Amino acid sequence: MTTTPHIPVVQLAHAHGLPLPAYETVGAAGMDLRAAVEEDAPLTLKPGARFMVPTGLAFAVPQGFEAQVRPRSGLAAKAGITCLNSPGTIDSDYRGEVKVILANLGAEDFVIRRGDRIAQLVIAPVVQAAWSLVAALDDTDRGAGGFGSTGGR
Ligand SMILES: O=c1ccn([C@H]2C[C@H](O)[C@@H](COP(=O)(O)OP(=O)(O)OP(=O)(O)O)O2)c(=O)[nH]1
Ligand SMILES: [Mg+2]
Repeated sequence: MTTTPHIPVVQLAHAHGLPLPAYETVGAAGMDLRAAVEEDAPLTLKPGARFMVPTGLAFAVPQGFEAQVRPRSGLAAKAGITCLNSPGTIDSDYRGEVKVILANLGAEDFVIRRGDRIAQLVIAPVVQAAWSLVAALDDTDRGAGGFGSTGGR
């Protein structure tokens, strides 16, 4: 069992009163992110539109980890709502408010109200790699084949 990374988090004024993102089940990979829009000012995402939805959260991901902002499958399947830059990358040195770039690929208006669970946050380990500049690469069976080179379906 690995130790649980602890993430310092600030709940900004416009998120006061909202629950912090939480794992909804014991085995959940993601914590659901909630929209920190004003109670009396819901957002309407028109078909084809995108919007940076505030979460009202600023947090410091420990070095060696990243946070990924991913879509929720229910919203995608039912309403065509996705994160445009999926998966969004939250760097460990980012200290600003985390926002969710939601896009409406569906055919209907989509209304976002305060506290709606609009996306999910996955904390994952990352490594930073270094380049070794070489003149040529080793041979492999695949070589430069790709993009369907092994056949379709
Ligand atoms: O869905 C997202 C993606 C990013 N960010 C924040 C945290 C992240 O650390 C920062 C930069 O993200 P990214 O590197 O993806 O954007 P960029 O266009 O490369 O901007 P920058 O030049 O600031 O790195 O923006 C979010 O709040 N939500
Ligand atoms: Mg960047």
